[in-house]
Amino acid sequence: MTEMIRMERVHFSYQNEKVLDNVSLTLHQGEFLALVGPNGSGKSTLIKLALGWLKPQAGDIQLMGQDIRRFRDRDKIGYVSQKANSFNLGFPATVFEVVAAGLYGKMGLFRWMGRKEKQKVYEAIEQVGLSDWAHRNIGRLSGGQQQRAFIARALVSDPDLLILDEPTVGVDAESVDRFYRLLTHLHREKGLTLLLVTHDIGAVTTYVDRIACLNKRIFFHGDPEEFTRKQKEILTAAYGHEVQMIDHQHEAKDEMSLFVST
Ligand SMILES: Nc1ncnc2c1ncn2[C@@H]1O[C@H](COP(=O)(O)OP(=O)(O)OP(=O)(O)O)[C@@H](O)[C@H]1O
Repeated sequence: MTEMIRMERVHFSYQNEKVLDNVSLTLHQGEFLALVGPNGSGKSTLIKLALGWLKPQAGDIQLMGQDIRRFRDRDKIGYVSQKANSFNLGFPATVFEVVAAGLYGKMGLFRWMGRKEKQKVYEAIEQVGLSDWAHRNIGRLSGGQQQRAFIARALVSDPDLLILDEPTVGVDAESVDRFYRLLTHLHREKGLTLLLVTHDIGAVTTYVDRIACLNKRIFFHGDPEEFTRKQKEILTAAYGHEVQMIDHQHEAKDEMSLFVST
């Protein structure tokens, strides 16, 4: 089975703060992996290393069988950040324009969009169920709809691997359910490999086929059944205290302020 991401004995520090300590993790083609761990445990850092935005001080990273330093197929990897924070929602752009921006890397910013490209954009918008909103300003959509628009933007270049960093933060419970259904569809029907960073441990075990628990080092990497059986020990070890599962309605509400302010 092809390895989409392979990290071996990776060490990473910001200045003097050690964030990842001897982390080895493999994501195979076709897997749906959830990466969980407490705040500040290094999840986003691990993602940034996998995307090549940060370089490890030690260890090896391979993407799709190639050393990350020589990896050139960037558009095979789609990325959805914690929220649309990389995008100014006040900016007057339609869903179509936001999604089309996902193609610019491939075709160059100033090249005119041909019929084929436009069709790709509409297909990506349809995949996430936003066809009726394609020409609506992104700022006028709900949080859940915006989130789906950003997923469409990541999908438009036909990636083989989609990485999502806490995309459900601040999204209402109904949109979270819809989001998981969309990911399950992309995973099962389209064969997309998925890496999802989330705090939503309760819900995620239902949907994913692998879970990794990180806090500087990997405390668990295995299937959800084993994780559920050993959950108490794993989470107590990784979080340093017992963890109470909260349903996502609570979580979404509690984290609403985070969504707005960061
Ligand atoms: N650019 C940076 N410079 C210095 N320290 C950083 C930087 N980014 C993150 N850190 C620190 O590294 C540690 C890991 O951060 P990271 O964002 O990877 O964790 P996380 O697991 O994604 O957290 P959260 O769940 O809260 O988003 C934290 O202590 C954080 O403060």
